[in-house]
Amino acid sequence: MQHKTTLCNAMQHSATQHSAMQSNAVQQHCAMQHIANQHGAMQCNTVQHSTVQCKVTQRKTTLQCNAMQHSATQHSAMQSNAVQQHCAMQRNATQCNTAQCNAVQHSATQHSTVQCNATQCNTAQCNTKQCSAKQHCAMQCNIVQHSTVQCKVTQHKTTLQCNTKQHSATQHSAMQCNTAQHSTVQCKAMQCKTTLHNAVQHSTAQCNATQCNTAQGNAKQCSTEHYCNATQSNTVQHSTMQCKAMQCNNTVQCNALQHSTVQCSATQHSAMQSDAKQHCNATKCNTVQRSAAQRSGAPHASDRCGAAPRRSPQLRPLRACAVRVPAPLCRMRARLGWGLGWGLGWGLGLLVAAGGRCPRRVWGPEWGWGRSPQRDMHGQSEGRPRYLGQEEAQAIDQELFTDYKFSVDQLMELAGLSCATAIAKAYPPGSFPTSPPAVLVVCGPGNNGGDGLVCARHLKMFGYHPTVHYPKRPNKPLFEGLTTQCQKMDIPFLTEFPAEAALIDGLYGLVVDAIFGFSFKGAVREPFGSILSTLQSVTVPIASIDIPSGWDVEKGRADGLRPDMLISLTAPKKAAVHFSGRYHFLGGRFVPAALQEKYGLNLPPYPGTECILQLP
Ligand SMILES: NC(=O)C1=CN([C@@H]2O[C@H](COP(=O)(O)OP(=O)(O)OC[C@H]3O[C@@H](n4cnc5c(N)ncnc54)[C@H](O)[C@@H]3O)[C@@H](O)[C@H]2O)[C@H](O)CC1
Ligand SMILES: [K+]
Repeated sequence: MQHKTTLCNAMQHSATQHSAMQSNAVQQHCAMQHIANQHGAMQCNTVQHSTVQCKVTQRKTTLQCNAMQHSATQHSAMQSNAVQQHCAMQRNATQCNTAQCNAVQHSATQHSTVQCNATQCNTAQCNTKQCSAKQHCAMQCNIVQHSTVQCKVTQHKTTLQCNTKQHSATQHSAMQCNTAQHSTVQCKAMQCKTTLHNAVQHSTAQCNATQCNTAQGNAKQCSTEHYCNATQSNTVQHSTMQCKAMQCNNTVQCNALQHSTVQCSATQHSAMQSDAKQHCNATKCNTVQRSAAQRSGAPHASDRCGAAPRRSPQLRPLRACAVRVPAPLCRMRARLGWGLGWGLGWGLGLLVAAGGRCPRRVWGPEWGWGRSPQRDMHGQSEGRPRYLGQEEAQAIDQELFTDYKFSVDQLMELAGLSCATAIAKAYPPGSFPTSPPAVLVVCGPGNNGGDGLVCARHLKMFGYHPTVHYPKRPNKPLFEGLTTQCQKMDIPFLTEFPAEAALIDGLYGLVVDAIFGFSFKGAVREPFGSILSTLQSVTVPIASIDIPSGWDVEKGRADGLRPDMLISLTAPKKAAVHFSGRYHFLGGRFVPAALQEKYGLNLPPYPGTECILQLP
């Protein structure tokens, strides 16, 4: 016979049945269906056969019908052409889950016409109310429909035309939709090509919350206010693009976090530059508002802080807003030492810690640890450490791993902790223009990015509110673990980098640059090129880990980032001679003396138990 057992799946079965039905060859049909090797047991169980046969032959009672697949009502409906009921039956998930018509495609395809959204379109929920019978049948590609509707349309005459391949090829060719084409040609025609489903179909009207959470959903799909609901607004993309465009101005569309951060900054922040109160009220925009209020109420930076090259004083919350610390207070801090200054700094913020700067002083032994200023226990001088070339830095790194048997995790943890500690010294939470003290940590694809993740985690522990942007994540357990740790500590990850520097200025008091370290080479590739170009325009301080990203490791880059802080790990790299920010710290106190000796690092001694020290 035409049907091999393997080909006789539900679709074939239906097709066969219906072909038979349509040719009115009832006897032939019945005979065929009872041929065991044509029909697999599943598709052609007794009940089904009974059902179909009885249906075709004017079955008399519903008892003969398997309730699930061929209810008496459905078949009755089929026979009476009550297509609505038929369609309702076809929504059965089992039937819809064929290769050609899986639940997703099925829903998408069917409902493209009736504009059911994805939630409504799942098989369980999709009833005839949502998808009218006519549309549903016309477009749907499930088994029975093809048989009843499409085969009918193409006037199948023999069962030959309704096996799997033939069914598709022949039947659907009439509708320009064979198996493969079904999701492309036909559905495309319906604007429902699987891969374009989101982009095309839903860009029009069917953009529900789920779909809008995709990258596609942001810019294109969710272009109408209607779809900007709370879920959609959960991402920065939505906030920056969609919500921005829509000026999400109610709390339903934008949840509290977004509202107070991205959304407000997108639409209100710029307004706030000129008028802090115009667009923000306390409920809607507390973060930015506070920042704005501080800014607007603060004296001009030049009145207070002296020259602040490059950075806009109004948007320079940490560096420029501080009151210059009177010399006596600075001396007091020196006397008290950083240990106490640290405690006070946490509380007094601007006054004691770095926000209120003393004239630039190096944090050295005079501030707390009472050891010889000349030489440490290893006999190292406190002079300038040696600045390393790229290869040297990599060689030391390798030696730490191979000869000294450190693991990357270990050193990364210490490196990241150093960074967080240095940041906390220089920018205590109290010095932030925003409360809570929000920090954006931008992580790159290598170990420098890993340092950033560790740093973010420790910053969170220290009371900051870090947010991470980590666009290129290595598929390695180390980085996955670090990411999970951050996520489990409620550190948000931005899926898209804020496109405007002003957004960053409005949202964060500090940016941690953990994009590239000592292995960076050549021209910056995307997406980091765009990120770095945005970062070049931010006015909040940038703290670079190990190397200012984008800088040549040895030569630096005059037109690149200009971080306010550099935390050199192990030893400064040659590029650091070009660093002109306020804070240069050394971190990564893990280099054994012998290795220091071997490479002539000439590191200044770390004070006491500290993991960082400030370099001149
Ligand atoms: N011993 C130490 O001091 C330790 C320092 N640590 C940190 O690790 C980095 C160095 O890490 P590494 O993975 O070797 O390099 P990078 O982080 O710089 O990133 C390499 C990464 O970047 C890609 N890349 C390189 N050039 C470009 C470019 N032009 N455009 C785009 N992408 C680029 C490259 O493909 C890689 O994927 C060091 O600086 C410290 O921060 C350890 O954490 C602990 C030990
Ligand atoms: K960096």
